[in-house]
Amino acid sequence: MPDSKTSSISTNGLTIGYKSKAVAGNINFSCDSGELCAIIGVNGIGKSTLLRTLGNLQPKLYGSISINNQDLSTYSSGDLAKKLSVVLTEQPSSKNLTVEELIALGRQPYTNWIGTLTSKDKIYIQESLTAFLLKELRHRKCHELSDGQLQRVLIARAMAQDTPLILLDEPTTHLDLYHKVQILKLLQSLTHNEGKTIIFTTHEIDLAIQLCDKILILDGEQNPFGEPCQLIENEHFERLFPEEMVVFDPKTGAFKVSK
Ligand SMILES: Nc1ncnc2c1ncn2[C@@H]1O[C@H](COP(=O)(O)OP(=O)(O)OP(=O)(O)O)[C@@H](O)[C@H]1O
Repeated sequence: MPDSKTSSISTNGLTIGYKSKAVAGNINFSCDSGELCAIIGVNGIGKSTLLRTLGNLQPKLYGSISINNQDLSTYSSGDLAKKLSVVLTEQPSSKNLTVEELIALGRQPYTNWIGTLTSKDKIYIQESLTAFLLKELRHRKCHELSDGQLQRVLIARAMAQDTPLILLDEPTTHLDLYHKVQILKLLQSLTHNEGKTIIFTTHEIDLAIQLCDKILILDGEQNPFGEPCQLIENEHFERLFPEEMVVFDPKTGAFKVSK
């Protein structure tokens, strides 16, 4: 696999937050090519803030973020657009586009100033439509899609952008179990079959344990990071929620309501 097609991301002593306050510190993790990584933690702990900081959409407070061992802040915006794509909850403005038009926006980092699509760009768009089962919906306006369909379109746009690193904020929110698994399996196949590096935030801890290669637990203190089985062995999931409400069963890798 050529180097330009692979990507690693790592943080060292990272503190994230806003001018008014630091949200989380002591964030240390690294994710390599071919790895699917989830960021989990309780409401308000800083998952979305971390994802936006990794995606260069908001400044870090302290510490460092490196992509391919190069500091994130030293990349030009053009170079970064070819390295990483960020999938956030979509703004209503782009929902007036058709599925195909929205996916075509993924090719912007490669097109000329008037956005002319080359035959190579068109191939990427068609491949993304096919991979995400969207061919029949290609002419549908995005505001006419279900949440699950729109989520697939947004990930397909990131695939068309063809970046080695993809960051997604809660890609499975509002989806039923079948469609949550469908989206996460698509992400897993992009990492394992195409060597992408994918990081996403989620509240689906059980599914993350089953499907991810690595998990970062934002807990406001140690922020443990590692393979799901290591985190289970070290009892990190037990400490995530107050045990009078929910307990973690290490045998099944799932949470249960406390009796
Ligand atoms: N623009 C902002 N300015 C200041 N504080 C903010 C801003 N956006 C979010 N916060 C605060 O930062 C903290 C972390 O928020 P964030 O959205 O990153 O958490 P989260 O873990 O993604 O939460 P959830 O699971 O509820 O989506 C919260 O206390 C939130 O109130």
